[in-house]
Amino acid sequence: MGSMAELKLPVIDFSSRAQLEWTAVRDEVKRALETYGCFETRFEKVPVELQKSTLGPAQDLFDLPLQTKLRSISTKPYHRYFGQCPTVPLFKSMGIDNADMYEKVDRFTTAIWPKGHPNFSKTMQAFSEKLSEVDKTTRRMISESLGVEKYLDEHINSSNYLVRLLKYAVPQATDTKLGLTSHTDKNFLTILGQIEADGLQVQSKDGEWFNVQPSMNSFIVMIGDSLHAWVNGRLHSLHHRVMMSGNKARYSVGLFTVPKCGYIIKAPDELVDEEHPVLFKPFDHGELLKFYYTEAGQRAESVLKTYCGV
Ligand SMILES: O=C(O)CCC(=O)C(=O)O
Ligand SMILES: [Fe+2]
Repeated sequence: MGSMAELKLPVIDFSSRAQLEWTAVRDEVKRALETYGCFETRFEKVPVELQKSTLGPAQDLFDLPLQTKLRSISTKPYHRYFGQCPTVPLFKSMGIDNADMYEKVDRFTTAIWPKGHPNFSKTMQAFSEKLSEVDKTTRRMISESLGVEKYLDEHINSSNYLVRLLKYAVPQATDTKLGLTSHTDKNFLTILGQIEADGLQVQSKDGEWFNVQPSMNSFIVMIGDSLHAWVNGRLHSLHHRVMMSGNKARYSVGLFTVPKCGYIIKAPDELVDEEHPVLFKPFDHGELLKFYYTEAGQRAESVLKTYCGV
């Protein structure tokens, strides 16, 4: 493989322009999500500070001894400390549930730092709250452009916000350069910032891999399998991975919109017709994840199709 091309993802401005030219921006969002499954977003000057503000807390967290990190409270794999995995030895992550709510973040923080770490709680909550607005705007645009906005409130109420801090160690000479294996996200929507060091790669629909190099003042918004299924396949859920290069540890941060357990994901009738036959049986995201962690799930080329494809 020669040197990898860089994909110029559409950059969509979510600041005041989105309000003034709502319909135009909405159409850009829809087109980007149909074509790539993702786009780069900017909104005023906030992203630089917002992204940078999470580096200190991320370093504080990952520098802690393993035993301390394991005190994180959730039982779900993505929602707690994850590391030391033989297939992705460079990768570590920590998830904080309901991160847009201060008390919830602070409960997490106190489990890790019994004496408290107010800056950690404040920063992560502010980050999540700001990005949850981007999530809601994106979902509003998607549902309007597909003519299913009457389900928007239900959709928004059926999900929680999970924030995840990720760290990738510098690969040693003998290590793989692979930071994170190719995958599609299983949730509704993911908003990613590369705080320190690039490395995110996305796969185009025709199978080619591209580097994405968002600037510090933008985030990547991408569709996960649960939203792909909800829109009956009209928007693409893309494969992506992380490849390390250089000699700097990589930090990234993401807001993951996760469907609540028990909420049944089913495409609205409006999105099913002769031209668009139903693609997936109704499913619960929690069950999809359980399947993903089984051996068959790990082997499946498309977890979603194998689990609930029609
Ligand atoms: O670290 C990144 O940029 C990507 C992380 C990612 O794809 C994930 O956690 O699902
Ligand atoms: Fe991902």
